[in-house]
Amino acid sequence: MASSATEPVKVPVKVTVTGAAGQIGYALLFRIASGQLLGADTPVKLSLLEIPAAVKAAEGTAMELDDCAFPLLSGIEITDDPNVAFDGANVALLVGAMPRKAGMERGDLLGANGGIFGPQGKAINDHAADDIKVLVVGNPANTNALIAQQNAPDVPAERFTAMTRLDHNRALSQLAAKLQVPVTEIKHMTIWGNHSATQYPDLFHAEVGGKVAAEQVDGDWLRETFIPTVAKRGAAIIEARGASSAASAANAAIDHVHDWVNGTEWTSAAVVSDGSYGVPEGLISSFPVRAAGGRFEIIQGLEIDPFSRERIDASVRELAEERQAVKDLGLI
Ligand SMILES: NC(=O)C1=CN([C@@H]2O[C@H](COP(=O)(O)OP(=O)(O)OC[C@H]3O[C@@H](n4cnc5c(N)ncnc54)[C@H](O)[C@@H]3O)[C@@H](O)[C@H]2O)C=CC1
Ligand SMILES: O=C([O-])CC(=O)C(=O)O
Repeated sequence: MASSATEPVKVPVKVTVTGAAGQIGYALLFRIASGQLLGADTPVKLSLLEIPAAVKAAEGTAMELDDCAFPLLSGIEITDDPNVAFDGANVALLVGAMPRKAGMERGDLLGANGGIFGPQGKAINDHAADDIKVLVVGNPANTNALIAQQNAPDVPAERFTAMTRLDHNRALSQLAAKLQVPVTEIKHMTIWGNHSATQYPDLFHAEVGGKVAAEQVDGDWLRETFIPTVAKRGAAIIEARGASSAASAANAAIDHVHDWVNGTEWTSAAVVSDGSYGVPEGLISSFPVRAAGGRFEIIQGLEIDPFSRERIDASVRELAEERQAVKDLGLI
């Protein structure tokens, strides 16, 4: 239906998705095009970046997107050139990277994947729109985000984020099942640190029914079951499916960007540290964040007990080691 003269016509938001022909891409693109990323009144233009060998597969996905006749989808472009893919991009979802196989840690992917994120960071720096927001999903996500950010000196550092929302959602789900409450009863869940087995899902600030979650579960369950189940869930999915999480990862990417754009009181996201909570400045580490006006802000003033301090420090140490490793590789 044509808009009337009095209705403002919204300019489509350009959303660039890398790794568009991969399994997360397939679970993600249809949800973006249907309005779940940016809202039901925001038209989107999709830009799909793939390696040359996978461009044809991305074209096939684009044909399926066409076949959905999504009212909000104003166009699709497909390219193997990052300079084209990020040209004028408002939102960039950096998914394209190799997934790990059983027996690997995500950090083992740095050698294979790290090299992808420097050129993409540079292309974002040179071509993206002024309001660009970047979410890195490809593993190891925090350090890949750091590589992209360091290669984009003209873009405000705060626009580069990495995904720990899947860990956050896993933590909500595990706690809700344990306490037999709906996930909506849980407030102030937080993932700290790296999207890796060292991550720290924190129940000392989470609340259920207005009371501290850690006080509603026994300490053994918290230490021996909850933390490792959340932290090693990615490996458990690989073991069960024979492939790494895809639909749940796409869902978390939608949640992350949706909340970044539309605002939230409290979630978890890996953002550039300003030194808060003793996390060295510049590392891209997961924190409790709120979002307002299109900006994430680290929630301040939380008291950190000694158990949590030790866990946060261990994960942050790993991030510092990964930063050193990519420096040694000449990636930043
Ligand atoms: N942060 C998180 O919570 C999660 C991260 N992941 C990570 O997301 C990444 C993607 O996972 P899947 O979609 O399952 O992998 P996949 O192998 O199914 O798809 C990856 C796609 O990326 C493409 N690609 C590779 N290099 C590229 C480049 N330079 N530019 C553009 N595209 C490129 C490949 O051609 C492939 O189509 C993996 O690194 C995986 O470990 C997965 C789940 C959760
Ligand atoms: O575990 C993996 O390799 C994929 C991933 O990041 C996750 O599922 O959290």
